[in-house]
Amino acid sequence: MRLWMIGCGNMASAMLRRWLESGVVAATDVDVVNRHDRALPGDVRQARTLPDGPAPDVVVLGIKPQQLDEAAAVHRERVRAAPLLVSMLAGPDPARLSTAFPGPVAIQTMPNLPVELGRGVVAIHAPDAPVEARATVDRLMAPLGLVEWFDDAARFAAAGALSGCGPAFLFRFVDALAAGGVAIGLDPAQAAAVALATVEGAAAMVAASERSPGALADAVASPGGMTRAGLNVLDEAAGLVPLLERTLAASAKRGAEMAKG
Ligand SMILES: NC(=O)C1=CN([C@@H]2O[C@H](COP(=O)(O)OP(=O)(O)OC[C@H]3O[C@@H](n4cnc5c(N)ncnc54)[C@H](OP(=O)(O)O)[C@@H]3O)[C@@H](O)[C@H]2O)C=CC1
Ligand SMILES: O=C(O)[C@@H]1CCC=N1
Repeated sequence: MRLWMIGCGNMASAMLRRWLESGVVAATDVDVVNRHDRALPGDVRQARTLPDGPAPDVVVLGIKPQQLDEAAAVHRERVRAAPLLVSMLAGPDPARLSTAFPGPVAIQTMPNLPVELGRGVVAIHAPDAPVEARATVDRLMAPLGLVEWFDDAARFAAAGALSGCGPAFLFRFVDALAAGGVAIGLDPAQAAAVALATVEGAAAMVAASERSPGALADAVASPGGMTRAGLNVLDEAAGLVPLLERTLAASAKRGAEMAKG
């Protein structure tokens, strides 16, 4: 599959790395436009302008949302002949993408960073996309992890707040678990190592298990034991669930503001 990538920073290069590793895209079939050269997976070609020659199968948009109009002013005419525009920008919906880049079928996506390992989530919103466009997008996204289409814009936005931002929340949780370990007497380096290994093992276990996270928590917590004493704190009325409800609500609110432009 031939790609042009307009903007290839943290998120787009995570996707590119997995696309190259999985073989769904060959390095020689990719042209990246960034404002400055940066280290890219597979040493793919990069330049300040899109290449001459025929349009690719897919144009991937990996710039920041606030850079959309500026990038469109420069690249709109070259992109017009491409069949598909796949955006990872938080905010602009397919209609706004098509206004910026008329021509291709516009697909709004929200990936997350673990796509780099093929263990990410890609939420997709393109309710009017024809079947052939959806099939191409499915083929491109399949190696990245869980791929979920949301025809409903509100559900797509909610999923994006959860999966797009979620890795950062989990990274914070790892740090917070380590900080808790330090507070009860561990040295910081050991606390960081123990916290990360605990989260990694527990995440792998819940992914592999047929039991729910709640059932697994009960399996850890002996009646009247240490874990139950800790869970009682997390399960307080002002504990973990309301904290994450507020966290996701804040991300979703900011996403809605960004969608308005
Ligand atoms: N980071 C994440 O986890 C996620 C990010 N996203 C979305 O991905 C997008 C990119 O985010 P992220 O990768 O973190 O940001 P980065 O800043 O790392 O990447 C943006 C890239 O776009 C390039 N760029 C900026 N303006 C232009 C332009 N006019 N023409 C060509 N290239 C340009 C930048 O190049 P230079 O540095 O040279 O200016 C940079 O390489 C955002 O829209 C964000 O909403 C979505 C889900 C998750
Ligand atoms: O923080 C952001 O706006 C982007 C979208 C989701 C993750 N990073």
